[in-house]
Amino acid sequence: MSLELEGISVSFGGVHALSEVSFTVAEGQVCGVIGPNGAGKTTLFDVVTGLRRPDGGQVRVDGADVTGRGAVRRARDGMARTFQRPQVFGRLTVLENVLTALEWHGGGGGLAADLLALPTRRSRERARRARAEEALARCGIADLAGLYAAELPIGRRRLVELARALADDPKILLLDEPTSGLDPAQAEVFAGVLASVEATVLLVEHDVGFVMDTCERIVVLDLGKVIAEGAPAEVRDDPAVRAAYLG
Ligand SMILES: Nc1ncnc2c1ncn2[C@@H]1O[C@H](COP(=O)(O)OP(=O)(O)OP(=O)(O)O)[C@@H](O)[C@H]1O
Repeated sequence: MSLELEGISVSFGGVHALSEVSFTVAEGQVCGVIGPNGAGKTTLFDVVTGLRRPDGGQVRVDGADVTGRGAVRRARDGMARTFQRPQVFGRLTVLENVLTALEWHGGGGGLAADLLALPTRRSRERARRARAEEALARCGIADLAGLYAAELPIGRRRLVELARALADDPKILLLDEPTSGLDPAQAEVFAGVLASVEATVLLVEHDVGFVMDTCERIVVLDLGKVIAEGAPAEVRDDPAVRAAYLG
């Protein structure tokens, strides 16, 4: 699915967090958003995922206006995200964390449904478990399946969150600071996931080198405005980008 932003504006009091931000991520593309602190990256993410309604502008998915749809609806329509601070359920195991992403595919109906449809339910449960295990394997953390998420250091928690986002086969994947807290080996696993994922990906990242290496396209925000966009090499050589980063 393609993701299109047109004229997105958000203000907090007198602060223009985003001013007329427009860009498109083509289906299957991996697009990185970079920018100095306060550039508007998190606000942009919140608008795309439906956590914040913009003051103006439109978010479109495959041409359909989704600006008025909430975060849950967008998630059910195929949008998955990770957070700057990994949001995992500490008291669930790693496998259970990933299973939560698939919960809505089955279940419901209580005991009566259990008794009437036991075989179906069991096979659905097996299929969900297989999908969750596959997502863990893709993220290089299959061996952690039985551990409680609260026991894990931040890099691993981030990978659990990534596995949860991948498990439901998202059409659009939004990743907020995905490499923060990852060690080099974990960052490599993550880069491999990015290279193989079929979803359209938008990621916000502080590590500019990582974005240059892994994204096909980069959007640079500064003070709420798009100051450059294009292929990594074009963006790297852009004088406005250098000025924004060097201050
Ligand atoms: N809830 C809020 N209330 C008031 N101002 C806010 C709020 N959220 C963000 N801002 C302001 O909007 C601007 C953009 O913030 P945002 O967090 O989107 O930037 P960012 O690029 O994600 O920054 P960082 O890289 O530091 O996470 C900043 O000036 C910030 O202070």
